[in-house]
Amino acid sequence: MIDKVRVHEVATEMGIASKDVINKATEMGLVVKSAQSTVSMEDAEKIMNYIMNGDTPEPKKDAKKPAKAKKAEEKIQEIEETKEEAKKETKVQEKSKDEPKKEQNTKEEKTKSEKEVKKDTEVKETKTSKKEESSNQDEPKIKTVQVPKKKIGGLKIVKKKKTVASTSSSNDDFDVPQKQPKVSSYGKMSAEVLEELASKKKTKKETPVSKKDTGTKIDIFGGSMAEVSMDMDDQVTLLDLNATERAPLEPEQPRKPKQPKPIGRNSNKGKNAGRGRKVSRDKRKKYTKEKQVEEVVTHVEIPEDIRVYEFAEKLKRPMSDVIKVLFDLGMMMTKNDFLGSDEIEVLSDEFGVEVTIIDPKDEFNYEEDLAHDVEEDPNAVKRPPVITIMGHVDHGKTSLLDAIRSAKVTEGEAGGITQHIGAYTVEQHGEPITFIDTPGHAAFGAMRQRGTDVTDIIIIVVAADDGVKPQTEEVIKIAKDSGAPVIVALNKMDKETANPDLVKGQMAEHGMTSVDWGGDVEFIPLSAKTGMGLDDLLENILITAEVLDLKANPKVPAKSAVVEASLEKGRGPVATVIVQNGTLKVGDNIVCGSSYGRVKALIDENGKQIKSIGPSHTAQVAGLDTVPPSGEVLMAVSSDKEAKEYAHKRYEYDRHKELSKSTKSTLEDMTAMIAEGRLKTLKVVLKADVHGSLEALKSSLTDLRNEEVKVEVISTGVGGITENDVELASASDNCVLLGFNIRPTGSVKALAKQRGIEIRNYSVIYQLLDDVTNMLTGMMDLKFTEENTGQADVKDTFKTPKGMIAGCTVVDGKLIRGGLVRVIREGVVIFEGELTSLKRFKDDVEEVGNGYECGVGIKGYDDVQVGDVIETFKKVEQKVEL
Ligand SMILES: Nc1nc2c(ncn2[C@@H]2O[C@H](COP(=O)(O)OP(=O)(O)OP(=O)(O)O)[C@@H](O)[C@H]2O)c(=O)[nH]1
Repeated sequence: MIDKVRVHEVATEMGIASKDVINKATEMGLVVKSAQSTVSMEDAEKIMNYIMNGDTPEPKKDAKKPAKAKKAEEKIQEIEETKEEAKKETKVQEKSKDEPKKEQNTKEEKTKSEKEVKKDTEVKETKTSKKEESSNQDEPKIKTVQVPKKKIGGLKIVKKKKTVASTSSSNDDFDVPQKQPKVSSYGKMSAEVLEELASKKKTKKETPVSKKDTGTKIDIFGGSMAEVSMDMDDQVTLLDLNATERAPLEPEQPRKPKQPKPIGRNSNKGKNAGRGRKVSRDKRKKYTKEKQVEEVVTHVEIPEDIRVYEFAEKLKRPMSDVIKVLFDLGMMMTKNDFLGSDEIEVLSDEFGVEVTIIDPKDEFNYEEDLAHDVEEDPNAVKRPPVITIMGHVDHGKTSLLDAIRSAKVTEGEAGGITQHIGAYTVEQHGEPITFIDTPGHAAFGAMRQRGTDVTDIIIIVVAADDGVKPQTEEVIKIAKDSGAPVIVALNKMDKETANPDLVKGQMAEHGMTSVDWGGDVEFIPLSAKTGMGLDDLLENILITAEVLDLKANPKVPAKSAVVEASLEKGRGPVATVIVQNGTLKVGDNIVCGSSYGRVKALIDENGKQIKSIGPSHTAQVAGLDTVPPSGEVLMAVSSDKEAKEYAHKRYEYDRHKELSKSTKSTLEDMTAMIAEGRLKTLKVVLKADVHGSLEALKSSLTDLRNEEVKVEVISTGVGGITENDVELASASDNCVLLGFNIRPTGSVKALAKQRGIEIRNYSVIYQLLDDVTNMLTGMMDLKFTEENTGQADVKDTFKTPKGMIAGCTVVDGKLIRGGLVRVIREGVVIFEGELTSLKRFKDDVEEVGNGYECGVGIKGYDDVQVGDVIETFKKVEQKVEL
């Protein structure tokens, strides 16, 4: 049990300097020497009472000091708990029905009182009366109106009748240790905050009637605390950490003389310009400070992610007020911490501010601003379907895409040089079909992530000779989640080992049952190798599209999705897009995330320049200022200005988000970072063909560390390297992308090159580990050992225009040129540096052996003295090993 407290704890509790507490204690006749001195709880209370209220304590003859103190603390605990509960209940407005009536009434009154005071204060503030100003200007002690600000610590007299019997049981309940850290944590909050609080207290201290001055502060428990105390049968002096004084509010009203001042001053430029009164420099200072406090904010719009200091700025309140409120409610937060929804709710209640959480993305949501509702559009006409092909590695996605393309695209396109642009359109019986030509689900994932799902139909390729594999399962899940209709391409049917029924059975187990098995999924047997079944597939696509009744209006400004994008020599940023609605034309002003520009050229999959592309058609767009990410929405806007504005806002948002992210992680990982702070980290994004190797590699990589370097695997995954992996790697410093038994596709390679990310592919585990070990070794600091060559005694010194020369005799080993030198005086190294000259008589020499005399010049050191010892040495680089 703690029955003594240190002076500095009392000071911290009150938010004033320990010195002041010592002074006051001394005035009271207590012997307190330093901030570390201890006083009994009772004395602490007396001191605080004296400081807060100016009450000189009456000497008490009660011998049961500790018991009393204990009891007092116990009551604090009780009452604080009641207050906590009441606060919560008032804020959340959830009233527990089974609580005693008295308590409920108490709470209600608290809430009422709080609200009334808040209202009262707000009204007062807004109606700053000029009369008040003149009538109160001479009052020395002025408090600014700090709307529903919480009070600082005080004392509360709680009536109790019974003498405290030293009841051990109640003492057991008393949780002093819990309190102590609270106080000390508070002390650690921040110098800024404490200063602010201390200054407030100081002002109070100077005023004999300070208690009343604080009436501007709101006691959120109102008079209810008195009721709580009345329930008790005893009387103790409580250290009230949260409540303000019980002083009535009335006397405070005239105590707002300074309030009009800032307003008068504020309006200096216009009306009411301070009435020509001279304002001293100091007062002006006060004005500026108070003006800030007085601005009452009743409604704020804040983003979901907001830090404590940002919130305070929005409320135009000192950060310390916000931190204090949080602290009083048991939430230890620093200015950079992010507020959660609970904290925001609490703060909005405390400060009487209506908070609206806004989505900053609304600022640049061009997609929504310029959206055309195709469903409702009478001018919407049929558009071609957009297809994505997915499947397990080596099941034939690329082959199928190539087969369809070579079979269909080049027809009638004589002379056209086909090129990969990430998407292409083929025709089946004159009906266009667009394929997203990026095998795998990388682009699909990126688009879905950004909500730009252009895919109308998904084709899942399953090799008929291999069946459902892990990636097939993944793809099934993706397809199901997307809700897009699925057609299963049973590939490699030309193979003798093909077993379509086996595949159908496996697929049915995953909820994809073939139509001929009574399900609703079309299974098309085909061979990308021979071209067998391709027409069937295309026919089925058209039928499915027909059912989907896909529409778009080609007459509106274009909305399109980026399939892939890159920086191309001579053309700058180039994005392959699929138009979802409208028509994209050369010359259109466009915005695409944080990129913008004007369509300079549209190039189709045959490398031909075209003037425009309509719905579901695809082309490469040149003209953006930066390379947009896959999946971004590219839209035509009415002006260059509009495009620029959207892009700029988005850029700012992204930047802010990135900063927030880093701050967040910094805070979250603080402890780890402190522990690992000195470690240099090689970050790794690891992709492997199968889970087994992935796990083995991950654990081996994590084991590669010593006291200086380590590997941090920031992402792992089974399957090919995707653009996301590249983006992830490029977002972190010191990051490599490692692939095991996989290979990156063209677009990923291009992106990696563009982002400057190295992709290393391996097929042997120990080669991968060796390489990483070498990389880590390269990150380690070079280590050197010293090799002393010899020593010489300084016999004489000579001043020369080039500096001091020491005339020496070598007494051990040899002095060498080109090495480093050390001057030793009486066994102590007094200088270490470079040797500039080494001469025998007038000749420069490389070395001077034992017993010989020589002249030694030391770079930047002229203080060499007779009797010193000069030593030359070499630093030899050591091989560092992990
Ligand atoms: N016999 C036969 N072989 C095929 C067929 N389709 C693809 N292949 C072969 O299967 C192998 C893999 O084909 P890809 O098209 O590269 O498979 P993928 O799914 O794109 O593979 P990743 O790009 O690695 O994911 C290649 O050797 C193809 O020649 C087919 O219909 N019949």
